Amino acid sequence: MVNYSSEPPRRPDPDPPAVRAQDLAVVRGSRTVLRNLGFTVPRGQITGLLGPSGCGKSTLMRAIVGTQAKVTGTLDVLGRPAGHPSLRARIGYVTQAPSVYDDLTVRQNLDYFAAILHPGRAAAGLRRESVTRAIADVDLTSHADALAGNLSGGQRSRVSLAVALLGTPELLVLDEPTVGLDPVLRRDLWQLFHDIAAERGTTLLISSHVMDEAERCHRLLLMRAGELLADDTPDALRDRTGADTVEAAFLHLVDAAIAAGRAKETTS
Ligand SMILES: Nc1ncnc2c1ncn2[C@@H]1O[C@H](COP(=O)(O)OP(=O)(O)OP(=O)(O)O)[C@@H](O)[C@H]1O
Repeated sequence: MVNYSSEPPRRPDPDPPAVRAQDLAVVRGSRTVLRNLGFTVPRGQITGLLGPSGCGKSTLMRAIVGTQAKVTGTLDVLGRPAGHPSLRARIGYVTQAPSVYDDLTVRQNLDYFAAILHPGRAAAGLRRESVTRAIADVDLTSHADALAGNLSGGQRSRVSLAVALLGTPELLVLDEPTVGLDPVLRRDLWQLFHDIAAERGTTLLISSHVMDEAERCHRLLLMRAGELLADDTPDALRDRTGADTVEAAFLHLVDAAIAAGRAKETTS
């Protein structure tokens, strides 16, 4: 992705954030679905990307991992422009649809992706080790030889997550990883996300439209209708709005944005 501004090239930041966006916009079809986004995702933390269905969370994630067309503005990921080939091995991305082969076992699924990531005979030991570790990370060791097609929805999601963990990515982008899971599995997955951030220093960007999950994040990006309503910690958001929960804070910010929009209409 390109920096479209006319400013001179910036000097490389020795310690860049995981993601830095400025004046970011995305057009899909004939619609501008993201506009005027500016934010920073710090490293080593869990940042939640929250907002109602259709507000643009998946589009923003696709832009960050470099698979979205018609992106303008500045979008740097791990110090490089989003989509740069050198970022491929440094980012793990899990889409909403689990990308697993039903006719392969859990281990065979992982072996397949490990062979793409670490090809060649010389890497056989590394492949075996990384597959075994990724299966253990998502707590599927006892199901390693089960066919993916025979797993539950939550287990299949965890196979997808294991695939993303194979390359020990610095940035893990997870699009609604807990959707449709029962409360126990959701809790366990969030524990795993926190372990990954704390033990490996991995940055996690996790989208959700379930506001109670916001409370589990270190930082939040709150979105509505393609725009950013807030970029803050859950505590700061609650304090700033006088709300008891992030959900109430979000609703407060939505009402304020609607009121500001109306005031602008009447004065123009
Ligand atoms: N191919 C497309 N052409 C035009 N508009 C699109 C296309 N795909 C998505 N959109 C629109 O872009 C907007 C953002 O969609 P996106 O999938 O990013 O939202 P989301 O917040 O991830 O939603 P959800 O939580 O339901 O997955 C939506 O209004 C959607 O209708």
